[in-house]
Amino acid sequence: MQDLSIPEAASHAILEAGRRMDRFGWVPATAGNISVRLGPDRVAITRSGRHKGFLDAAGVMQVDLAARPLDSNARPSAETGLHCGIYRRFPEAGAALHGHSVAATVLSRLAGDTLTLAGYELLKAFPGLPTHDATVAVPVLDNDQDIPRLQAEVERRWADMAVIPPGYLIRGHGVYVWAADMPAALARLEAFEFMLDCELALRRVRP
Ligand SMILES: CSC[C@@H](O)[C@@H](O)C(=O)COP(=O)(O)O
Ligand SMILES: [Zn+2]
Repeated sequence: MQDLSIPEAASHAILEAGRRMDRFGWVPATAGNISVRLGPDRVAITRSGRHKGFLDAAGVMQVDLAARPLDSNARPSAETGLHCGIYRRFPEAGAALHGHSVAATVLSRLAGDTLTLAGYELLKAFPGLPTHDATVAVPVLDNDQDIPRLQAEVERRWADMAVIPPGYLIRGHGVYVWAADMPAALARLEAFEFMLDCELALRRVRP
């Protein structure tokens, strides 16, 4: 019999992250999903269709790294396969966040295959960038309701990159970001969203 209880710290981190993302307006309606790695083959993730600003402990469940729910009575996030893809590819990833901000949604529609962020002080929130004098090419993927197919496309894009930034955009949909733990993932998402807001503002004055 598997232990389906979520450790208090992981559940608390997910609930708090949902509230914070909601305060910023990044998870409208039931948008967004949030996860924490629990162990080598365990992930705690939000259940599908819950408002991420009003989650309670029952809104979080466990899946394995193949995105299979450990509790057959509960439905994990529709995008569980993308979270598990992150944990499979990056052993150092401990938390992953997905939101639907206006900036991520609009900019991903305007961009091609990548969105370039350059010259921002906040680029230092990304790993290995000690200066603003840097350029990050954020992958932009076409949206797809077929999550295994979308994850396969994400992996194809990663395979082509010498340095993989800890995030990507899905066109007309939103953003994924990950980091070693939840505080770091939230900080990274905040920095990322700040730069996306700046890019959107720039496009208004320099169309
Ligand atoms: C409100 S529709 C958004 C969903 O289709 C999806 O993109 C999303 O982010 C939330 O899905 P969920 O299954 O609740 O994790
Ligand atoms: Zn989504």
